[in-house]
Amino acid sequence: MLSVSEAEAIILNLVQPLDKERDIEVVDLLTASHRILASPITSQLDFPHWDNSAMDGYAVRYEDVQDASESQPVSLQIVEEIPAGYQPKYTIQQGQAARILTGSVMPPGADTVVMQEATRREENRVLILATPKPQEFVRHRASYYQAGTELLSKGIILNAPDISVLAAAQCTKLPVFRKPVVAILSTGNELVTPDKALQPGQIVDSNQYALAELVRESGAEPLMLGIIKDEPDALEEAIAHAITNADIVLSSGGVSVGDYDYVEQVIESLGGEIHIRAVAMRPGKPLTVATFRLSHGRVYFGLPGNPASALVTFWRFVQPAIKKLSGLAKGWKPKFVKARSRNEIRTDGKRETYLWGETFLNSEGFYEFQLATGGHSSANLINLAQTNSLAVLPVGQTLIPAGGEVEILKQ
Ligand SMILES: Nc1nc2c(c(=O)[nH]1)N[C@H]1C(S)=C(S)[C@@H](COP(=O)(O)OP(=O)(O)OC[C@H]3O[C@@H](n4cnc5c(N)ncnc54)[C@H](O)[C@@H]3O)O[C@H]1N2
Ligand code: MOO
Ligand SMILES: [Mg+2]
Repeated sequence: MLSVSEAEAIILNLVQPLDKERDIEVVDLLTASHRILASPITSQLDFPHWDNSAMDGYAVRYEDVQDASESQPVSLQIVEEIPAGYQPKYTIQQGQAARILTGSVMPPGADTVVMQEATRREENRVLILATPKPQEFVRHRASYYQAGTELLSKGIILNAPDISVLAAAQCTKLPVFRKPVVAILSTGNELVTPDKALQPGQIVDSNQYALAELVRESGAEPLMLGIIKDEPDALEEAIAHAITNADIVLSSGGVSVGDYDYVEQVIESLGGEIHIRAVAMRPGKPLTVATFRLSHGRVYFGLPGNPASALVTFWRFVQPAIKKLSGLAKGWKPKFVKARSRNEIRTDGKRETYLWGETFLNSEGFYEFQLATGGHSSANLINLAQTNSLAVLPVGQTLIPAGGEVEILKQ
């Protein structure tokens, strides 16, 4: 059976990112947050746009004030006041200064700013009481960014600081990758929608809801295809529709060895190539991964039906696949951190094991993991509520004592 990391490598290799020409849309800056940039951004503006002052004070020529001190102040004539938004009119000559405020344009001739606290004002003159450093408190044009060079690179998720940079750079229309479409279908004769009264033997199709939410959280658009009966014809029709209308297809259920588990059979009858049939993990062993020749680069995930298995396989494999597909340049794989386990954790060590719980920062600033109480059966979805992470125990590890270190996959 494939290991989890082998399965991850196969999946990431199958996924092809969206096309940087075909799969883009242009969005307004105000709606660009969390979207992925589809091409690099450059600006025609230098940052700062001009030499300006970092302090409220006086713009001077360094050579005039290089010997200034409290006991031997240098007296300069103030020729101009330069508030924000004002273009200086005078060139500072020997023995002159300009009153300047933070962010204001440096006047020609001046090369240094003396902060107000190191001066004393005497009507239209200023006494400089200390020697500044050459060019002190001047923010030089283009020292933060040079016009025409790359400002933001392709494949990043735009965050609030990025939006601020783009606004300042007057980039208000942005090319971003379209959101990938992820089709979701649930298989099972026993499944009903949550609004239906349950007949004996029926259960609610909770996976459809869980997966739709996880798809949205991953930055993609769910295409909800509902509940499909455990019948090969119905399944074939649904899967054929899904693979032609979505970038990724998720089904849940029907991938084990039961009499009504038709997913693999239907994939093959549709000409699909199955790359993964099982993974050495718990929960999630019967994961099925396939591709179809007709829909290049589209990956089919047959997730196991048990609710915890569907969630765990989504976090471990589908989320990275969506990230790569979305055009994100890096950081596709899940993030693992180390935490101290509050509880003793035991497993049989036969497969890589994922146990859900809550990870939080303790008062010393370290991560602690609290295992969800109740059974860790893959059919138990009740104790998944309010969990935010999975403890990962590698093959062969059967025990983590209370207080021991555990690896955590954090959401
Ligand atoms: N003889 C064997 N039996 C099973 C094996 C095995 O290796 N040999 N593997 C077990 C494991 S592990 C899992 S996981 C399940 C996977 O089963 P399937 O993917 O075939 O799923 P189903 O049989 O359709 O359903 C399993 C279980 O999950 C419930 N379910 C299904 N879909 C949903 C949904 N959309 N929302 C909520 N719950 C759902 C379904 O009612 C069943 O209870 O197989 C084991 N068996
Ligand atoms: O993976 Mo099954 O996924 O152990 O319940
Ligand atoms: Mg089954």
